[in-house]
Amino acid sequence: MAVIAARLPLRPACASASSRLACEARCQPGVAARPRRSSVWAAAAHPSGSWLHAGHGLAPRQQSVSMCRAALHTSSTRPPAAPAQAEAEAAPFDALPAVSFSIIAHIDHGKSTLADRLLEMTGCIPAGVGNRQVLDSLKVERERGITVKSQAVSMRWQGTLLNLIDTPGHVDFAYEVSRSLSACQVALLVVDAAQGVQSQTLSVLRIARARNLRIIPVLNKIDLPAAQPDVVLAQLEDVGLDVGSGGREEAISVSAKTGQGVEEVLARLVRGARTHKEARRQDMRALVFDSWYDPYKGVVALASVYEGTLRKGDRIASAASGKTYEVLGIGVNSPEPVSTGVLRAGQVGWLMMNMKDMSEAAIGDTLHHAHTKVEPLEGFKPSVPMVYAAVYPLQAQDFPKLEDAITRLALNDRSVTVARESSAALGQGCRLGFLGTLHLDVFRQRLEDEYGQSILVTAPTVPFRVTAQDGTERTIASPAEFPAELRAGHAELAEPVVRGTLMCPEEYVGSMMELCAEHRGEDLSIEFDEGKSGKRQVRMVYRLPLAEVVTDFFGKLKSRSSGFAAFEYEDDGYTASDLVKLSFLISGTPVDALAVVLHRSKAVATGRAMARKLRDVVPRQQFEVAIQAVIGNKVIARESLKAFRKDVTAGLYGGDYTRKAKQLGKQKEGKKRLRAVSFGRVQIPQEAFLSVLNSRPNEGK
Ligand SMILES: Nc1nc2c(ncn2[C@@H]2O[C@H](COP(=O)(O)OP(=O)(O)OP(=O)(O)O)[C@@H](O)[C@H]2O)c(=O)[nH]1
Repeated sequence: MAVIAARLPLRPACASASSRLACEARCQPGVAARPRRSSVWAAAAHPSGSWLHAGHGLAPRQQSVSMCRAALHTSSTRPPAAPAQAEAEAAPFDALPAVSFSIIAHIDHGKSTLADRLLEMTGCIPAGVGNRQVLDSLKVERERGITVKSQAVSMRWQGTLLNLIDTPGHVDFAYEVSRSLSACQVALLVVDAAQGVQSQTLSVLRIARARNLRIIPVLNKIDLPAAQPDVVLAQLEDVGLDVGSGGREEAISVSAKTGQGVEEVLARLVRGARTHKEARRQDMRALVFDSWYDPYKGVVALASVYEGTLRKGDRIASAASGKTYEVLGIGVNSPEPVSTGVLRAGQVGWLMMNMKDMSEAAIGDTLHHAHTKVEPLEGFKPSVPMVYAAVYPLQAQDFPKLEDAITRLALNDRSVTVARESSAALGQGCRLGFLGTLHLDVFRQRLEDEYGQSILVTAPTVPFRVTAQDGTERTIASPAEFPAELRAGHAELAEPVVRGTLMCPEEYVGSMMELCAEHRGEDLSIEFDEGKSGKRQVRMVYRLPLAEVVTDFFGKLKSRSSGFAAFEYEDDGYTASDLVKLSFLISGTPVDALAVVLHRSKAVATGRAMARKLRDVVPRQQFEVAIQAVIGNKVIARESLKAFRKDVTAGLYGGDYTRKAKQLGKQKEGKKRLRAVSFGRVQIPQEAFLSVLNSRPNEGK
């Protein structure tokens, strides 16, 4: 009977230095030790029977034992399990029935907090340290309190293996959500009991249904005074879930913060576990759903084994490339990586192979034994960028380092597209494609946090399409690619549009219609729905240009509806549009990094706003600087930055007026000369660029 040791729970338990050292040495990944009395005790004392410190089978010193016991007891409020159950729980993990599940929800509804509680109750992490969000390991995730990357972790509960895949909540990370759900059988749909069903709740629900997952609705935050579980249950029924008592998708009320009701979630998951006996007899097929580069271990892939058994030392092949590899290491996360040497059907874990290059660990690829021929599993649709932005180093000579960092990060986040670009003002850079503006912002922060890059990011644009007279089409991802022939009417331009569904309580319908009209929305339908929740809800369908949605639309939607409106959208192709390129000249010299492509109706307001902003941030010179916003040859806005005027007459007391006039004349001459040498070479500091680029084009309204 092998019991696997996890390192994380050790630390608080083994406070004494010597025993901690001994324990840590023995608890290295890969150690599977024969249990002695202490492990039986641990399994009996903890209902999860999970890979806890005292479960590693090595008898710790008396002091550590009592401390471990204390840690184990505090990690769950449940009474000790019965002996028969304890035996089942101490079974090797790969013989256990398993279920893979994901937690899906609207942003901030409490996925990561619920994951923490589940990890605590199953003994993967010690309890009582408060809200840690163990799975949000990236710095950007902790700082912003959002999940960006999916994470996978395996837990034991009552003789069952529960594989949790935590997913991001924001619409920009829907790609990660759909990837993670491919590896699951169950989805815990978390809904904030105070906020109710939101736009992302609906879209993740749709993805989960499309993948035929069993849905368990979880009403979270029931500890909040504003919680209205009945209203939210009615909303869930309104979206077609059978959430009533005894219903197919009976909801569970929990407080992820206090732990109330979380045990019921575990019980429901256990009921859905399967032994995968049949699947384990088949040829091995595993789906790679994430991969990254670890500086110490090389390429690491996260895989979900659908059929068969995958062991360390096996020769495997990639269905996509046909290349073969040897499995050098294999294991699960609990939540620290634990080497198990094997992964069987129904299990999710990491594997290291002798891959030379990150690009070989293609996400969505199927791995199989090299000597077998299998049908590849259904992969993921490649993502299509919705927003583009260019990234430049602050110091031109740092470009090679920046490019290297971008390439590495893009391999970790496969939804980002990368192409080189250069600008006269900013030098060499990269044009990147993202799924939304939050995605862009998170990528920027990860470049800074994880790779120490100092960068400048240009204003986001959407992919416009140009159709030439001969019918050939091309996509323009940057204002620099805006076609000159357009002016002569030799090409047609189209912009991407979305079909957006906006839901809000009736009292906000006026302000929501106004908002959509401001953003060039075309109304398609409007429905009033009584709903079981008692409030009259309005459902409006609009066709909106994507360029309008990716900027400040969501912020305005939330603020004008006091957070009650929900909006979701789907791609609706392209529509012909009167687009123009708005450029900026400083002292007559074009500053290409500031150029934007936008609808003609927005050009004047945006041009004025950006010119004003430039006037505020460009440092004053010894001569007057003209800041102009132009479309083609036409100036649509102009701001002047007044020159510094040194008081050259300050030292003259009294005397003849001609002395003053002489000094002023000399100053005038000097300025003429200065302007001649500095013309077109106004030094604009990087901060000035940053503050202008950070102001979105639509803010000019
Ligand atoms: N009162 C209360 N607050 C909660 C509860 N669950 C989560 N929260 C709080 O809600 C906020 C958001 O929780 P997270 O767990 O980060 O939410 P999330 O859904 O993982 O967010 P993303 O990862 O960004 O999608 C945090 O401040 C939590 O402390 C709960 O049951 N009760």
